[in-house]
Amino acid sequence: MRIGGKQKPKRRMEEPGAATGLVLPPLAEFKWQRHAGAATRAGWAGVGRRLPSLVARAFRLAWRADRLDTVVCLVLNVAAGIATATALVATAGVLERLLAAGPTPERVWAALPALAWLAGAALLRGVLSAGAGWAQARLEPKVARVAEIELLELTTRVELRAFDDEGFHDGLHRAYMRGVDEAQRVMSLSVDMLTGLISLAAACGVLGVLHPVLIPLLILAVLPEAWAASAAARIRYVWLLALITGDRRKRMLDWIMTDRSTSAEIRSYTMRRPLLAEYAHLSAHIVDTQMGVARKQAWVRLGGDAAAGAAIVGVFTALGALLATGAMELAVAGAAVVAIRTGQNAISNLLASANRTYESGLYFDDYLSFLDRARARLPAPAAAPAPADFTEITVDRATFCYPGQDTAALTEVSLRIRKGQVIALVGENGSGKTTLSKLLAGLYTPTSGTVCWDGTDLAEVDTEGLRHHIGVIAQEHSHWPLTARRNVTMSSPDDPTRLEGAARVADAHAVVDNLDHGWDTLLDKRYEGGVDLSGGQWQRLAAARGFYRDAPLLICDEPTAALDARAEHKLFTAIHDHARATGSAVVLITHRLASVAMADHIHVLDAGRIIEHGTHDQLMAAQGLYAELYTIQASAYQRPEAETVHD
Ligand SMILES: Nc1ncnc2c1ncn2[C@@H]1O[C@H](COP(=O)(O)OP(=O)(O)OP(=O)(O)O)[C@@H](O)[C@H]1O
Repeated sequence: MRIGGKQKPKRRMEEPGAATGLVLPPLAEFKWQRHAGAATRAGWAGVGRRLPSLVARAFRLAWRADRLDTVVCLVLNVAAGIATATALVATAGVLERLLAAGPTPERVWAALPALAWLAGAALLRGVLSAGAGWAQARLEPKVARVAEIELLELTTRVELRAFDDEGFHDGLHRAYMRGVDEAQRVMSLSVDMLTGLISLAAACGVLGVLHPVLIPLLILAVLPEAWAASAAARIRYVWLLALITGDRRKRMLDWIMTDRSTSAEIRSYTMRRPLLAEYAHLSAHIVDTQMGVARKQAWVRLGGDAAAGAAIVGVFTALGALLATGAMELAVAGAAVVAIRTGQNAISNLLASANRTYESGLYFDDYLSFLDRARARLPAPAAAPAPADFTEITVDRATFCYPGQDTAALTEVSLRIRKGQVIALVGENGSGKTTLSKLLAGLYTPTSGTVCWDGTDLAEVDTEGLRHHIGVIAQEHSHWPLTARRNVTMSSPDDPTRLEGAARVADAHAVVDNLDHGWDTLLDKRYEGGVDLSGGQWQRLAAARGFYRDAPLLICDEPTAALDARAEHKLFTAIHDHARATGSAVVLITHRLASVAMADHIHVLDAGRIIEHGTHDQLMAAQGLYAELYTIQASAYQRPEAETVHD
């Protein structure tokens, strides 16, 4: 150690990746933003062709959301348009009187009735527009609500198989992420277009009455405005498009850095610096893009304003020529200027909202086609009510193929389950156990073959009714953001005695006893007063949920994967006791073969087929796959001889 000399500053340890960030791989477009480019590419002809059907469908939705508000909104907008036309006519009257020959006081007196008329029309237009805006504001959330509820009603009713279909899932995602919001936007933009159209019609009507030559003049004045509006709308979409990639990455980073599920690993793997560096890099890129777009926008705006100014000069020149030749009176020319300005504003609003309706309409279309797709996947109306109980369940040559898969997950599987029996399904990973349990639970219908309760084919009965009579302790159970009580009782009625019983069987009462508010504790840490549980504690609640159903069939798919050895043993014993005590049938899926040995009958699956079945003793004697798996597992618990030999 040097004393008294200058100490070299210590070099700060750079964390790996700190300078450059994570360098995310290129991310494809979010699926719900897939139409982002279409609006920039669409011509006005394409926009015009699609608009009528879009508007019609949006108004059908509005009609379902609230008929009165829809009618009020339309009527008030039309009435406001009529008030605009009236105000324009009154303006012409005022100018005619004011610009007539004679002393000024007399001209002012003569103009007063027309002025009063103008003031009344302007006031009425203001009131009607405010009323129309109010009705529109009331309608928008109602349309969004109807659109969302319709989507959720269908997604919770479609057959479970639909969620294994990539196309369906993709459509759902797009409809939910963008389509629902766009439904209300298409509706309100359609109203804006209607308002623009009515104002334009009012301006045209008034100009036609004042002098026929004024209509072509309006068109001349409006053309540059239309071009500028269209260019401005395109710039807006190009801007959005340019930001999509960066924005997508930024959102992904936002999520990674703020989500609870990633918070521990960000710290364990010291990811903070690379993540922040990537974030800073992206933010800089987004700001650069915005600057470039702002520059382009300024140029287009300048060009648009110059063209509109030139058109106005043209209009004024034409009006001047008409005045000079005596073809038009000064008062008429004055009113024409006002009407032309109104027309210009109307067309600008009309084109901007038409362009935006077109883009929103693409996403709205996604929403509507998803609804059609979901309706096609609703279970067929049940021919018969579901049986409440059974003596025997028969699976007869059931084959099941997941959507989009070439190989069947189950092939010609047959088995029987009697009341009071514990049936075990055993096999290596991917052999088809969970798929078979879902067929038994009425969640999937076999592609061919049948699952019957005492001869009643479950494919023919009301599936929702059937599920009330089946309890499932699922391998991948949900952590419901509800109270502990609701996590067990779910949609069944509250029954404190049954709840205590189910909790005791599943050993969940010990979990709940330790919670501050017992059964009324909220199991979601994201909310005030909420708590989280350990994996094993969640599993005990999931087991209690299965027992609480009190159904004639209980399906337990890997019910002990997260449990400690003592809890596991207790639960398997409880499952067997449950079958004996209640007479229910239990289907047990587990890789813990020591617990399977107690089952009344064991079915061994391999590549989707049952390759052997029998009692534990019969299967061990057969020396097949079961015996092999059992022996491998049992030998893991025996200490190697070498270790037991002492010198
Ligand atoms: N949703 C799905 N879509 C497509 N294929 C699936 C789906 N779920 C399962 N499979 C396939 O079906 C086959 C059977 O899967 P299953 O989950 O029934 O097996 P398992 O015996 O329960 O496996 P494990 O012991 O790992 O839980 C596997 O080949 C699996 O890849």
